Amino acid sequence: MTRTPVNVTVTGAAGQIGYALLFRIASGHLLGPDVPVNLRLLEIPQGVKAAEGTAMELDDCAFPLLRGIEITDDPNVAFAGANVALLVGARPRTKGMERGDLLAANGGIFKPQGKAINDNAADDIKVLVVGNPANTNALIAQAAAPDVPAERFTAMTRLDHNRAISQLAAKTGAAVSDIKKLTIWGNHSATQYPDIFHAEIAGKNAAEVVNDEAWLADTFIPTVAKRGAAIIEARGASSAASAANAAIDHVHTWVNGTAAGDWTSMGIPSDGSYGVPEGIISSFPVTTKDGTYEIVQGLDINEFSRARIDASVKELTEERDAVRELGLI
Ligand SMILES: NC(=O)c1ccc[n+]([C@@H]2O[C@H](COP(=O)([O-])OP(=O)(O)OC[C@H]3O[C@@H](n4cnc5c(N)ncnc54)[C@H](O)[C@@H]3O)[C@@H](O)[C@H]2O)c1
Ligand SMILES: O=C(O)C[C@H](O)C(=O)O
Repeated sequence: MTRTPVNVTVTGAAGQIGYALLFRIASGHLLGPDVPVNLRLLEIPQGVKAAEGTAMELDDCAFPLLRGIEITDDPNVAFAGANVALLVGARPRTKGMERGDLLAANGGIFKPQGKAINDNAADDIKVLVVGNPANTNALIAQAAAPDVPAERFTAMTRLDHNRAISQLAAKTGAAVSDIKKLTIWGNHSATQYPDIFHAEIAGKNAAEVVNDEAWLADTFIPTVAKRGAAIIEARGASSAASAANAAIDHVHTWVNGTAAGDWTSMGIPSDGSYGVPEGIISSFPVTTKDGTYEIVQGLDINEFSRARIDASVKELTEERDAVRELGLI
């Protein structure tokens, strides 16, 4: 059976995450081994030549699922008919830059991209924002796309989710595949809260298996939350292959569903669940099915978790207020 190719737009295609991401999309890891794709690569004019080089390499792989590659510096072209958009390109924080400057610089990227998605993307568009500050960049893009259902704009906390699983597996000696129902709450930043109180290790409650609140507070949470900075310190560059892998996982799970008895973490527009103010893009535990997601409801949030969720959500509301003041939403 021949399937219609899915149009996948990647921004920042010539960057280091782009380089780790594009080959996996083209080989079928994003959407599935039987789903053909057209790639649309968006770069700034200075990045177009490098993106063309990557496209030459993609050609040289002769991927059976890759039906076409278009490279452009025009967001309206890049998002035309897009079914999936991975917004990776962003303005990094540079020396002496205040948080407000960073938000303003990224507003200049994500506001026009949101508008271009609004005006040009396919009706079933799904957006994942990877570029930092990912949650608030997603909010800016979503606000600029009033004709697209708000829930289609998501931010990546899957890397944090994967990091937390790996740390928990190392601590307990469990296999990664035995760990389920872990949650990242809040912002993709150092305030994020990786929650193991509802997680399971081979069917047993993870917090009970660990039974060490000091390790949780003083080792696990800071290790996961500051892992991005630790990678930068060690590698001299921010995470790229693991970030690309998480982007693949995020979209694959969104499209293909979570396994029975498990959930994942996604940054999504809050509906007010768990006391998170409606509208901000915060990470929640979600299950996915048939291309849609739902927040896992009814979890009992203990005092330890409540304080940490509230702290991260407070940071998100401050970021929202800052971009509102800048007229970006
Ligand atoms: N959410 C997460 O878990 C996570 C993890 C790792 C990295 N990140 C973030 O992802 C982003 C990209 O990281 P990277 O290592 O690939 O950076 P990079 O600097 O290697 O690449 C970024 C690319 O984006 C391009 N770009 C800049 N503005 C653009 C625009 N307006 N339109 C299209 N392209 C544009 C640049 O030319 C560059 O090629 C950064 O913001 C980084 O902090 C997020
Ligand atoms: O790019 C960064 O600042 C770090 C990145 O978000 C990460 O979590 O690895």
